[in-house]
Amino acid sequence: MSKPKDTHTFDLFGDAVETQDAQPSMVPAPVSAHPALSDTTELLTLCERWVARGWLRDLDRALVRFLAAEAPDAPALLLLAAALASHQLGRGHVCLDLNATLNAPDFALSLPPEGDDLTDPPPLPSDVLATLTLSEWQAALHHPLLTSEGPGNTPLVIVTTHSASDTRLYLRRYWQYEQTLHQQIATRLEAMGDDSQPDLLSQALNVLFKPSDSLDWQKTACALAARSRFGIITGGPGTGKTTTVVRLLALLQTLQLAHSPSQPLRIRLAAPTGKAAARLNESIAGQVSSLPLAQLETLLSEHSPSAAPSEIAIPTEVTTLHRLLGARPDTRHFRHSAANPLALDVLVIDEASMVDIEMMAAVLSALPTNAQCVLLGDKDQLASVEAGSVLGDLCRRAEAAHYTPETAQWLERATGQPLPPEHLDADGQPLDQAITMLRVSHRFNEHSGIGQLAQAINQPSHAQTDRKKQQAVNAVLRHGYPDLHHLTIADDTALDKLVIHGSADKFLNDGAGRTNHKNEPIAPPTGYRHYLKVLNAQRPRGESFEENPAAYNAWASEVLSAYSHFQLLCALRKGPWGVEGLNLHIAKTLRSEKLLYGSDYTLEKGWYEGRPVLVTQNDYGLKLMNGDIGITLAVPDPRNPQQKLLRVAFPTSDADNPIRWVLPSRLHAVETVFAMTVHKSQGSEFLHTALLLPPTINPILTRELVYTGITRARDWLTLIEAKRGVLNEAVTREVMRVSGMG
Ligand SMILES: Nc1ncnc2c1ncn2[C@@H]1O[C@H](COP(=O)(O)OP(=O)(O)OP(=O)(O)O)[C@@H](O)[C@H]1O
Repeated sequence: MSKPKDTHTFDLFGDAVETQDAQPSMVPAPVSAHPALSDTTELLTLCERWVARGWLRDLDRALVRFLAAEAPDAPALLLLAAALASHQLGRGHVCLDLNATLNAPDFALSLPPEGDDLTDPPPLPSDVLATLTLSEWQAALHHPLLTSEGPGNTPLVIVTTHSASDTRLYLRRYWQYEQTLHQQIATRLEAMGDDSQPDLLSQALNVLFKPSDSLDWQKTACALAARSRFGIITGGPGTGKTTTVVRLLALLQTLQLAHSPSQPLRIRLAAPTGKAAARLNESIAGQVSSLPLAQLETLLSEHSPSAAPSEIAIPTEVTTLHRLLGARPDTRHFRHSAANPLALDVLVIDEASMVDIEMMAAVLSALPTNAQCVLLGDKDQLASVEAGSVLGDLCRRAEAAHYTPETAQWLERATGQPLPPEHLDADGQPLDQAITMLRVSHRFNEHSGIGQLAQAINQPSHAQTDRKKQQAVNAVLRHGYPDLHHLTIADDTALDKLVIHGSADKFLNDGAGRTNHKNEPIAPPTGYRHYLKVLNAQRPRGESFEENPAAYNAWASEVLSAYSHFQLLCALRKGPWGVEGLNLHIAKTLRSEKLLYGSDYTLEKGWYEGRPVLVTQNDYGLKLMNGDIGITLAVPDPRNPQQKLLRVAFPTSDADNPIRWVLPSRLHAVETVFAMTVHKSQGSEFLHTALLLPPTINPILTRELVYTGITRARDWLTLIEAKRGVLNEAVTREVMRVSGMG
């Protein structure tokens, strides 16, 4: 595979010279190649300078050193590609796309968005790669010890597809994850479900879904997901993913019991974070109680009159993926794997957009061959912080659908609904047949600004010109919806008023008199004063924590529930418009309103009553999961009841023990959460969400980020622009994740 390096060098430079000869007058003065492209020592020095600036990670440089030690004759160009491939993993990409890197070299490193104005900056990737051609780089990638084009033991894998211009370099582990996903999904798609009970299938679907004049995508989703061992149900907020999956579980259980009455399916439900698991837990419990199980049981007994009556049981407990797989501290390996598969028949994974490629590969590998896997999620949300955008990649064709005539016929038999011709495609792929996109929001109707804004922002760029999309977004903002307030900050007081009071006066009728889609009243929007008032007003008096833990638990539950009424979200971590600056600013503002107490130092670095904290790492000892939110509360000290002790209250899913009380000194991975990044807010929902966009555009500000932020709002949304126009720019920029999926 690998040719002598010199031959390539000669050939390639020969090509370049030919071009120059052909058009001498058009060619600028030759730029000499950067020495790091040909000299490993120069490359290591350059990497060191990039690391010192924070443009590259130490880990990426360590990889280059390791590879150079393993193969001293490896071309510097290969080592440079390896450094960049490794760096992409920290930025969500599964691999390095060589061509894309040459087209936009400065995107390959983590350059500060606001520029680097320190003296003596290192050369930019665009300077270093200025003279490099794709074919030159491709040729330098081949080395018997370091790279191969598929299975093997080399640390790097080269994948060239479609045309020679599409070359990607992977770290082997990530290439392997992609292979595992491809294989697992393909195998499960091959095994179409048991089609032996078509009548029961359509009868059960008719029990579960009311007749509808228009195409009921939820019924379609249910039927398709029941048909194969791998299925995806995607849709925006409130489109009924949970409603559908609960019906799907009832359907699957009915079909199973008709077949094997004494062997109900073992069903497990999981989500990537504790917060997402708790939210699904709550909504599933509500949905299961409204299932027509008695009717399904009657259907079953009519279908198999001789069998003993079966009871259809649907689980409501949702666990995190880490717990499901049996995470072990200090290792990336899980207790369950292909060698020790999970004991289940059906696995539902909610909020699948947040699952990175490594976790998805681990879960699918740990599933028994015959088990069924259903992914639920919103394909348009931000992808996982870690590498991979598995759900988004798998759902690239979900909008158009691409159902084959065979699928359409099968669906019509099962659901009684013909599919519209625009969703049919004789060349549809097997994966297309297993995906359904839910298209109608039942939570946000045409009178909801949150829903309308989400829809306008979410149009992919190819569907509309950027200008049209911006016009659509601006039209929603100008329209004046009862649940949407657009704020451009002129001074700090507007922001302060919002975070303290919620600025209900900026909404129609001061936010009074609204009802939700179930006709239940919606409370007016609030800010952080609300939970701090609850904290003070409902504090148990007269009894100690030990004497009456139930009273303290009830108090903490009220405070936590009040906290979930409002959340400020922002895009950045650093700077005055990032989490760090805003947290301190808000704490001081609340102190000036006498809602919080503490010195500047305490508010910035210490613990104080009322401090809301976000857990940033799973802690199995404390039973806390990344994403959990707790509130710091002062309780009487048992040794001296006149004194108070601070404890942090976290909600649990255990009704008998609803609060986990943790001493602040035991919490190592937490941060104040008056402001939360949109990334961290995924899987959560707040009654009033305020999304703050910083004054300058930044690579992190994309359509996906804005969409994810605004769809965290359940009843009220305040969209804050620190400077007018940032929203318009952000909504036309899309996250491009590089991978070989989809
Ligand atoms: N077909 C329907 N007809 C009427 N109401 C529905 C229908 N489907 C779902 N709903 C209601 O819409 C709301 C949202 O549904 P559900 O929670 O299933 O959506 P989701 O897509 O899971 O939402 P989320 O954005 O929270 O993930 C629920 O109150 C549900 O009862």
